[in-house]
Amino acid sequence: MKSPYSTISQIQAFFERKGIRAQKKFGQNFLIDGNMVDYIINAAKPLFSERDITLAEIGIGLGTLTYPILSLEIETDLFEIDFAYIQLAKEEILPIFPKAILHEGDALENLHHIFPKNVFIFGNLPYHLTTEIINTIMIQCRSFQGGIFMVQKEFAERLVKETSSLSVFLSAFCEIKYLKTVHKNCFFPIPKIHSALILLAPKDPKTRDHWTPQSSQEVEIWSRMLRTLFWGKRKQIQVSLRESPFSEDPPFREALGKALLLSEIPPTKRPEELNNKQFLTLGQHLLDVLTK
Ligand SMILES: C[S@@+](CC[C@H](N)C(=O)[O-])C[C@H]1O[C@@H](n2cnc3c(N)ncnc32)[C@H](O)[C@@H]1O
Repeated sequence: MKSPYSTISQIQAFFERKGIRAQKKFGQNFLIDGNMVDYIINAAKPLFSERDITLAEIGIGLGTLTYPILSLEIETDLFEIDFAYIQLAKEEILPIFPKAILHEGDALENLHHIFPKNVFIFGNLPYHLTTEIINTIMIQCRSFQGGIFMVQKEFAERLVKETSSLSVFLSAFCEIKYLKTVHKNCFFPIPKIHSALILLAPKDPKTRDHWTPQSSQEVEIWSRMLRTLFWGKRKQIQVSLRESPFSEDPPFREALGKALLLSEIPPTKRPEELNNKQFLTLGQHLLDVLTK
């Protein structure tokens, strides 16, 4: 089923009727391209392998994605901050889709509702929130089943092509795939830049190289290790180890030094020169050293 507000004229009529307009502060550029909506749903469907899977959509707006998602008739948690679209959901969406659960307010404060679920997540997110929301999901959703997110094109390209603190951090939790570039004309109002769809797929626990931090304490160590190594642009690891504010506590610095030796990573290397596997090995050794 399609949202009744998925074309420019339908959206403009809705805005006029309610006396509202798209709010920049909430990153409101609504998807209006039906082919892209179909693409997202078709890319996601084959990934719903778990029998007790639930879905979630962060930032429902005018429901362009929400209607087709809810038409799958799977329990779905919806998140929205703007009163206009909360009201729209209550009046027009919830009455026809009994499997929808609406969480009103800032998604970052409400995401805990899905932490324990086997959840697949859709998000055409406000760009300024993308990193924080994806990080929170990776850290907290222990049964994350995957997600498709609309992000800035440049952000997506950097995530898949470059070695950065964020790309390595995420590599312990999921595989990241660049699905498709989305032209800025697919949105209303038209944003300044193009977007892209990325797929975050959970790592297969059966693969030999699989490693993921298990507890929140382990996640914190993994994150601290990366913040230390990526401190300062293009610095050698030995320099960051000595000077980064994240390595100030001497036992941590000593442990990271030992882990580097055990992982056979030369301290003269720059973090950008390492691959994800080397970082994961380093993370494992660091945990071993710290918990001995
Ligand atoms: C880019 S629009 C996408 C809307 C719709 N999903 C679509 O594809 O057309 C982002 C949506 O996220 C909502 N939003 C912004 N900040 C939010 C937050 N912190 N928590 C929940 N929703 C938020 C906005 O109000 C808006 O509806």
